[in-house]
Parts: sequence; structure tokens; C-alpha cells
Amino acid sequence: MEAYLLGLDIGTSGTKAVLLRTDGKECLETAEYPYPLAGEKPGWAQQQPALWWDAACMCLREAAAMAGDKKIAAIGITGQMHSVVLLDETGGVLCDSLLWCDQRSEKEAAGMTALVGDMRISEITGSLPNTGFSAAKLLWIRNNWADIFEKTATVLLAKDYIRYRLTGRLGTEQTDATGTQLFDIAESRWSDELCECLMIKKNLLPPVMESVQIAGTLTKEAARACGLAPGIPVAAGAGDTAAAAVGNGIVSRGKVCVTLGSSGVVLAFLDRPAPDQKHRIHTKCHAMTGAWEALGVTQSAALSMKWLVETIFEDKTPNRFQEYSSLAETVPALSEGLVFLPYLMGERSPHMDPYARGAFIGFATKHTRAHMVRSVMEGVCYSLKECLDAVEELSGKASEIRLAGGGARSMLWARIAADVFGRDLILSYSSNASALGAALIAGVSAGVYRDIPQAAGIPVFPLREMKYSRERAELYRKGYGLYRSFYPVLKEKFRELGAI
Ligand SMILES: Nc1ncnc2c1ncn2[C@@H]1O[C@H](COP(=O)(O)OP(=O)(O)O)[C@@H](O)[C@H]1O
Ligand SMILES: O=C(CO)[C@@H](O)[C@H](O)COP(=O)(O)O
Repeated sequence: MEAYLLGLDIGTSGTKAVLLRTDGKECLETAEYPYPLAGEKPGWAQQQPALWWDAACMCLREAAAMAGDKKIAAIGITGQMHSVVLLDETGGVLCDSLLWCDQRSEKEAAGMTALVGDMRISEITGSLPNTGFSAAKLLWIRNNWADIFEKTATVLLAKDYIRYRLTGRLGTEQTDATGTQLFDIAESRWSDELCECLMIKKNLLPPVMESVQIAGTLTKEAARACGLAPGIPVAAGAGDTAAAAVGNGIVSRGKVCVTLGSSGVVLAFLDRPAPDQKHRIHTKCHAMTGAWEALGVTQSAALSMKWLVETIFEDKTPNRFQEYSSLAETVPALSEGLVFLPYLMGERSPHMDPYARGAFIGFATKHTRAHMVRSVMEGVCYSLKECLDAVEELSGKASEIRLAGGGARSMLWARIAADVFGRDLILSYSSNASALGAALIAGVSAGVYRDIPQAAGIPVFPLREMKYSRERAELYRKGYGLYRSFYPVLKEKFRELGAI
């Protein structure tokens, strides 16, 4: 009988889902159900978990209608990583989630270095202490919202909270656990050493499953809210970067995937943990137990586009991004000398710097909105090129680069990425490779596929290629050099701005 696997993605900009036919020949996408970013100071980013749940219910209702009378064999969940949800002992949410891009915990990240040491933390968790990961956020909450921290019985991550609402079961899995910076990536368990040093009680942390484990089944109450049948198995799933790896077939050395989502991610497969000695990128657990991934992160990738269009141009009309992408087509490569630094929420790779700030450099009266849009696309691609260079240093040169994420819906942005990288790209099966990966993981949980490598080979709908142009690549080589020269010059000035 024809059946579907459902992949649900609790993204930063919104929640969306895919329905994958189990034979891999069809993948239907729901709309995205958006929610805003809140935060009263520059660098702060919060969301209410209740908004994720409302969006998830609407999204699942749409998916249920799309599936019609076809069976949904299993649900897989993915979502933004690192964003913490604090629950009290009745399972109620205690406060807004501090998101992955929230930069307020600089002091706490520095405190982790002082207590444990940079090298030791990197050895255990695959990354230097940083404001993006969950541990520093928890320490900030303990230091600043002590009453909330005292009431906390469980700490979850975004997708784990939604899985909890769907199944009534608390838990996480190894890929998202890595993003807390309290997890030992080689041993695949919570780190006693880090929990003790940072005085975080281990009983606040949920049980860690394997990504392909069935975490529970859809409760009657959740099924009613989502318009689905009760009892559907729900897989543990994976954080969005790890799920995108599965959705893009990154299950052995060779290929690299690049995601132009709210954040930008460049990811390669590793068969052993290999923390970057230059501390530019992270090593995280892969959804395949016993495998790892090297990843570089641009904090504000498509988030920069969203900021430009919604906040600066004050345009929230539907399909606005496609229109602005078409507008940017009217401007030549290098945006007639306008350069964008995408550090709107600090930066992670290759500069772990919560103080970094966004900038347009080189305005002239000739420049218009079209130049600004193109310049944002170019700046984000330069940053992703820095990530790609660092990732390939660790994992070897990629034989194929897959591009996904909301920004990859723009053919112009995809072309700029190919030109800036000076490499041909393959456009992913779905702009939402994370949701596709979650559906494939769910297929393993439900026994439809044998294992993750087999599942990753299941999608068979056509892929498109984006070829780079030698001429534009040469132009962008110069633009990239100029772009790279700005951060070292501005670094200290960004710190001064942060003090205002
Ligand atoms: N056609 C388009 N052209 C350019 N950018 C787009 C287009 N469609 C979506 N985007 C960008 O992609 C973002 C959403 O990407 P997505 O991968 O869904 O986000 P998330 O990382 O939050 O899951 C939007 O906020 C927007 O910036
Ligand atoms: O911080 C990371 C990965 O380390 C981000 O990739 C977040 O997981 C956010 O994901 P998106 O909502 O941008 O997809």
C-alpha cells in the first residue's frame, strides 16, 4: 500500500513539513507557518515554544489533508539546534526559549573557558565554548533568571519539546545533545566532567536516544490537535544540520552540503571526531551512531535577507523574497562595490565572535535596494565560502556540493553561491533537506528502510545542477579577498559598539 513518511521541521523562521512517499518518488511540501524573533536588545533572540506548537499543529493538519486516505507510516522531527526550553515539573514551559543565535551569554561562555579550559571543552564537545550552544545559555539563565532556573525540572531543545507535546515522552537524541555543549561526542553520553565543573545537575538533562529510535507514538490529544490518527510512531529525529546531512545523502566521506537557511551551514561527514585545532568550525555527532560531521556556521544567512526585506524595507507581503531576488538580478556581480558583512547576530565560523556586527560597506548614491539585496546574497556566500574552506581542510575536498535551505529557492542566490565557491553545485531534492532527512530517519524507525545509508539513497526525483561561470568566479575571487580583509580591521570597533 502507498504510504508516506512525514518530516516536520521546527525552523527559526517557521515550521514546515514534507511528506515523502516511501518509494522515494514523490516529496510534497507544506507551507511554512512563520513566527517572529523577539529580543529586547541587539544580539538577543527569543521565541515562545507555544508558537512552535501552534505552527506545528497547523502544519501537521495541512500534511494530513495532503496525505488524504494514504497511511502516514511514521513522523520524524527536526529543528533549530541549541535553542533551550525550560520545563517545570508538570511539563509547563517556564520562559521564552533563548535561541541558537542569541548572543547574550558571552560572559558565561568565557566562564566555561576559565572553569574547564578551551582545549578540554573542545576535546569533549567538538567546539570551543560559545554563546551559540546551549550550556552558556543555561548558565546565563541561572545567573540572571534565578527564580526560573530554580523551578526547572527538565531542559529540552526545540524539536524535543514538540516531540514531547506529540508523544508525552521526554527525551533528546545524540545530534541535538551535541549542540548543548554538555555532551561527550566520542562517548555519546552526557559529560559528567562538564556537568560537575559547570554545576549543572544531570537530572535536568533528558535521556538521550539514537536518532532512529522510536521515541513514542502520537497521543490521542495530540492527534486531535494535529488532525492525524493517534498511535503513529514518532522517531527521535535529529537537529536540523544532522537531518539535512541525511536529506542530502551525506552518509560517507566525499559530499558536502550547504544550507542557506536562517543560519548558513556547511557540513561534511567524518568517520571520527576531529575537533578543529584552529577552532573555526564544530564537530558534531551524525544521525548515524558512530559517525560525526564537521560543520561551519554563518549565523545570519537567510536571516540577513529576512532582516533586510522585513525590517529595513518593511515588506511582509507573501512571496516577497522571490520578488527581491528578481530585483537583484538587475545588478551586476559585486553589486557595484557594495559589500555586506552578515554578522547581524555575531558570528561563529570562522570567527567565533559574539560581538561581530553586520555592515554594508561602500555605499554611493547610485546604490539602490536592488544593490543591497544582491550584496546581502554575496556577503552570505563569502561567509559560507570561509566555512567551506575550513570544512574541506578537515574533511578533504568535496566531490559534490549540495545546496538546500529557503535561500536556495532563489536561482540567483544559488548561482552566486556557485560563482563565489568557484564550483558546480547540485540543488538538493527539496529546499527543506532537513525535513526530508527527518522523514528518511522516521522511515528507518518504522522499519521501512534498513538503516540511514539505505534511507539516504531512497529519494529518486530529479536533481538540478547549478554550474559556475569562470568569468564571474574570477570577479568573486577579488570580492572575497576584499570581504575577508574587513573583519580584522573592524573587530575591535565591533566590541566598542557592543558597549553602547
Ligand atoms: N525565493 C527566495 N529568495 C530568497 N530568499 C528566500 C526565498 N525563499 C525563502 N528565502 C529565505 O529563506 C528563509 C527561510 O529559509 P528556511 O531554510 O526555511 O529557514 P529556517 O532556517 O528558519 O528553517 C527566509 O526567511 C528567506 O530569508
Ligand atoms: O546553530 C545552528 C547549527 O549549529 C543552526 O543551524 C540552527 O540549528 C538553526 O537552524 P535554522 O533554523 O537556520 O535551520
